[in-house]
Amino acid sequence: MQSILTHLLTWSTVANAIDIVVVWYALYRLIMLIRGTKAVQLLKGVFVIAIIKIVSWYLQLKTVGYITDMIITWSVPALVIIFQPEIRRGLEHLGRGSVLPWTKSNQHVEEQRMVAQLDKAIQYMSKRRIGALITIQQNTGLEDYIETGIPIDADISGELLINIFIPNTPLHDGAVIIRDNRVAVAAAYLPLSESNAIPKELGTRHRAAVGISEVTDALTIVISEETGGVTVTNNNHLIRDLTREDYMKLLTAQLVPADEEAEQSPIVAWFTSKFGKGGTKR
Ligand SMILES: Nc1ncnc2c1ncn2[C@@H]1O[C@H](COP(=O)(O)OP(=O)(O)OP(=O)(O)O)[C@@H](O)[C@H]1O
Repeated sequence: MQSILTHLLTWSTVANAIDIVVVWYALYRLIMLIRGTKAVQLLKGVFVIAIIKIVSWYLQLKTVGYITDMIITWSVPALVIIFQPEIRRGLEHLGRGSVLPWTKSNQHVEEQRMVAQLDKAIQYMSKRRIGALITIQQNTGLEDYIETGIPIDADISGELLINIFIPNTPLHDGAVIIRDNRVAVAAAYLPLSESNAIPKELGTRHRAAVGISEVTDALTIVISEETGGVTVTNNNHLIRDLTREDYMKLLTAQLVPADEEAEQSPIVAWFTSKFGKGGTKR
């Protein structure tokens, strides 16, 4: 028995296991990152070319094989050029330590600061009934929606968020998108949900917040211009009329995750504990 165990636990077996886990984890992060972006379309293209290559090799189609070889050879530098901004951001992300566990505590300070600034803006705008729509990128890339907005690329501050949403100013219409703890863009267009479950009294601002939660894992905060009510959407859930205590708990749970809970969806746990399993799922 012991000899079987010793045989199984040779370094090469352990190395193979680590190899598989690392590759699957990297693939998982990549899929989460590109979900909901144009890169998915591109990936489908790569898949089609790979199939053509296999079929042409199997049927000995030399010209088709040559053309697919050329496409594959040239697509590598082409991909680097097309995705240069995403690659740069990914490497910056890595450097800032969102992947390395020993540098995470520093990042949490940034996230706590972000929640405090969001709180400042929410309180101010909610009291004065200033309509607002703020989407915070999580694992899914929001490139497609960021492209529709006006670039800001600034540190988050409550004052900046308030200023953006002051009515009748050039940036107030549309959504602010926050990426990597920075205000990426304002006046962005989000996809509108077609769900019949959204209460009729809620208009397009709320519909856009639900829409983005249907196609990505982003967390979105809505402040109603009509009532000043605070709503949060995430993973197809819409939670209305949150008190300050409620939204602070929710934002902290979702945006400043405890290390061991980082891969879970705290909003779903929070939602279930608050409203039970039969709560409002859009
Ligand atoms: N697809 C969209 N993407 C981003 N922002 C949008 C989108 N559709 C509407 N909005 C924003 O919502 C505003 C219109 O809000 P509307 O009054 O229809 O929504 P509402 O859900 O009833 O919210 P409120 O309670 O604030 O009135 C627009 O002026 C615009 O700023």
